[in-house]
Amino acid sequence: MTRLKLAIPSKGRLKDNAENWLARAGFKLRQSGGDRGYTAELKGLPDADVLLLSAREIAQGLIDGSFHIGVTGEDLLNDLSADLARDASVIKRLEFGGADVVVAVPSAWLDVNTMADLEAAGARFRQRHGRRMKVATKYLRLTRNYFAQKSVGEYRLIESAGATEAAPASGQAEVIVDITSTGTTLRANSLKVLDDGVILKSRAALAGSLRADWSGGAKEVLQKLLASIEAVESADATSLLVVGGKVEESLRAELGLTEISANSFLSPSGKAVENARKLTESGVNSVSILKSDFIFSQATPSYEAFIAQFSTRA
Ligand SMILES: Nc1ncnc2c1ncn2[C@@H]1O[C@H](COP(=O)(O)OP(=O)(O)OP(=O)(O)O)[C@@H](O)[C@H]1O
Ligand SMILES: O=P(O)(O)OC[C@H]1O[C@H](OP(=O)(O)OP(=O)(O)O)[C@H](O)[C@@H]1O
Repeated sequence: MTRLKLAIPSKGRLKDNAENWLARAGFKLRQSGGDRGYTAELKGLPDADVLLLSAREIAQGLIDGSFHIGVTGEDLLNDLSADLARDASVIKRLEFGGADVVVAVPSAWLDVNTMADLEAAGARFRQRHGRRMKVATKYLRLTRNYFAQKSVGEYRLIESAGATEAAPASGQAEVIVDITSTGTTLRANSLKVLDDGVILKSRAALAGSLRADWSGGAKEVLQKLLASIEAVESADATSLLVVGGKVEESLRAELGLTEISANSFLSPSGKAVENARKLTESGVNSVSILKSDFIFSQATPSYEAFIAQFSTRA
């Protein structure tokens, strides 16, 4: 039996969020060798092996097919793969790790606010300094593609090893392409984002490798994982209304209730209180609103959508 290989980030906010998200679905992480161990198991999913790696290594491993699934940033998947539709697929976009990959220039460049301005500034820069304007980034592919799409050619790429926002101040580059969420780091380094300088709006994602070997049981383990994750999502999105009395079918349809049994219905969470009030107004004796931890159903749409990609490929 092939075990499911799952990679999650080894440190930082992505790790904490991924760990909490899995725990909420009933899969608690147990790291071998304590907090600094780089392998782990998931309680409740004995046929999975967990690898703790950097977000970049996870994106690369999914693209290469070194493991089946992983939590990483969409920015990295898009940057590292030349053909993401062929290599990997986002199974679920997650609620955390939201950040934009942006083009930023020194705030002091008052006449540079758009990518078109940047091209003009690049031409002036070359005339004045006898060399091309430098753009520092870890996102080499995304930068090349976006600059080409915006017809910006007057630049040279410098691969950044870290602290990219410091590159203009230290003289390593004039312009940067990097990830930002609150904008604090950009402001602290006197940089501004160009008006049309958002290359990608990224989130953390659970992604599956389309290049990994999925034979021999790994798919079944993935289905089990996703069934619990979707059961949590259903539970979060709905409330259970337990009703003391009969609910007419027309009212049920009007309120968007799904029948679970004769006197219990699922309501969208945000409408539960309003629906309970309308039910009592219609004549039912009492309505209790309950929150579930999990609501399992037969179908696992995210699993089915992921698996379908293998049959549609040549
Ligand atoms: N400020 C942020 N807000 C939200 N998500 C972020 C933020 N910064 C990074 N991320 C997400 O987390 C991923 C990994 O970022 P992290 O900061 O851990 O990597 P890094 O510092 O570039 O890694 P390394 O030090 O290994 O090069 C990013 O690719 C992005 O998807
Ligand atoms: O727009 P901001 O909210 O300032 O975030 C941007 C910063 O966050 C990331 O670094 P890192 O993961 O080291 O985050 P940290 O600076 O929050 O520690 C990223 O490499 C940026 O430098």
